[in-house]
Amino acid sequence: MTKYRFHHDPLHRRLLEQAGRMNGPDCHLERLVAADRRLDAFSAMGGGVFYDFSRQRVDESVMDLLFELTEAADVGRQFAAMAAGEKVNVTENRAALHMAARSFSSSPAMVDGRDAKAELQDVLEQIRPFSKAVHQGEITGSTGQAFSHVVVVGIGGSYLGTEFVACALEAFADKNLSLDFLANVDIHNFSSVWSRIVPEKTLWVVISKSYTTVETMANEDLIRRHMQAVGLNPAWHMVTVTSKGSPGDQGTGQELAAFHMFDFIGGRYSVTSAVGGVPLSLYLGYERFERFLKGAEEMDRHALEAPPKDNLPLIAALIGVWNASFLGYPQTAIVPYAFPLRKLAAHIQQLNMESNGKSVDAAGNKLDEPAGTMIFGEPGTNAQHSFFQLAHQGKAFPIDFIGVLNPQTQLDEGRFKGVGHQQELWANLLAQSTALAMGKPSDDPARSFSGNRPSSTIVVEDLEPESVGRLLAFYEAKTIFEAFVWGINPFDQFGVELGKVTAGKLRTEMAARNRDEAHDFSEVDPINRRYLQMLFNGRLD
Ligand SMILES: O=P(O)(O)OC[C@H]1O[C@](O)(CO)[C@@H](O)[C@@H]1O
Repeated sequence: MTKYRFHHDPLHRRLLEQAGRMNGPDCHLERLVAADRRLDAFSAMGGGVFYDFSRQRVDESVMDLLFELTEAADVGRQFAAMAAGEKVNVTENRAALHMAARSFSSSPAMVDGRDAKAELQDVLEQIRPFSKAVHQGEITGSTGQAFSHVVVVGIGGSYLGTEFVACALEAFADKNLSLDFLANVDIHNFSSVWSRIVPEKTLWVVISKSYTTVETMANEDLIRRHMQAVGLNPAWHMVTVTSKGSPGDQGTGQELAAFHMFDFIGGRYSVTSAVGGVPLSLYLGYERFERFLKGAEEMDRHALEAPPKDNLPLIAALIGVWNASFLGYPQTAIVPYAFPLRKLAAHIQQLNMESNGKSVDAAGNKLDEPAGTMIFGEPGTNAQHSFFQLAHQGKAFPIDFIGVLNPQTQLDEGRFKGVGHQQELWANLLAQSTALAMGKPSDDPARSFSGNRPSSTIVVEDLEPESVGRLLAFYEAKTIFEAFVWGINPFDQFGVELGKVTAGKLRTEMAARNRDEAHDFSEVDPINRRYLQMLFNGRLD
């Protein structure tokens, strides 16, 4: 069997031909959505989610070819192999077992002779009593005061997923405990956090799989300095979440607690491991974190078991590849019509772009064109007042609308113009996806709407912890299915290394100047030399 290569598969040419047809006047979305039973035929329900792709620029011929592509790329087998613990991260010779972190079934997940699931369960059993002891004031800071502030110290996957979930479930949070994020090495991030916390009552959760990420290590060092400066022993205000054997694993032996993460879960897939487990159990209570895990598990089971034509994340992935590689849309926006989901796009940005922003396939063959999609987004209705002008009359881009039927709050919504706030929100969500698809001609070109702008609508019944877990797992599976169709490895991220190495060289020059004022940056290229001079002079001239 010849090795699958996305751009060389016969289906690729046939799909390009379909894209040409789809760009013709007979296939304007206004016509596609008018077809009989359009929504029934172009929607799916599963894993506690409703997925409507009736306003995507596809018809049955396109979908049939995309499902054939699923077979050609052997997507189902690869996804099952990943779930079984095979080393699908071929460039790093690692498994990708983020789903094992929320699997409550008894079946093991063996990796190199170890049961990964048992190791993950052990960490959960460590988190549960720890978070309870902090809530009950049995574990306190070094002055005996209960903790009232938790600060996550981490960057990328070591905080983005947690920030998304914490924001989504803020309504359920323990009001006696605030949660902040110290990710950026920019001193303004630290100063902002430091201004809001009470050091004696603060627990710093240092999260770094490698324990070598400079931003996180610099912040950890700064925390220790400032805690010591106010007479506190930082070790009694710090827990670590890191991989076994990392520089942080030994710890100082004094940390309040040390929790493990593992090399078989990548950072951007780690929010259901201790990376999210420690801060979210402190902020929301362990039981709600577990409910979040159960929602994710429900979508995992759907992604693993549903046949392709009923499989929500697989369908979404096929449409993602169709839009990016055949209809030529380089971006996709994620627009949740739900204020609690306002941090979702930032997490999916890393999840999807760090996974699929690749130019070679898993076998090392250069792709004819890079894989991946640029992700951005803001919640609706806000997005209507920022980038929807371009969405309607500028360069078209697909949108994932996300709707929630029942809000978290029972507050009186009033009846402005005869409707409550949630109804007003939905009127806008449906209006936007409709207007983008249908358009509206006008004799005045400035007031003409071309329409034919694709979108999907993803609906959950509520924003309980389970639903947030479902959405998370939906986007993780979608990302991975997309990668398997493109034939790439979604689990490595070598693209982040060059910047780090280059920063290291400049850091060395700066440190030399800090030691010796006569150091003149003569070894630095002229452009960067000018910037170093501006920085050390504090002046533009
Ligand atoms: O958890 P660590 O090792 O500090 O890495 C932080 C982040 O940096 C990256 O390695 C690169 O962005 C991410 O994959 C990861 O989530």
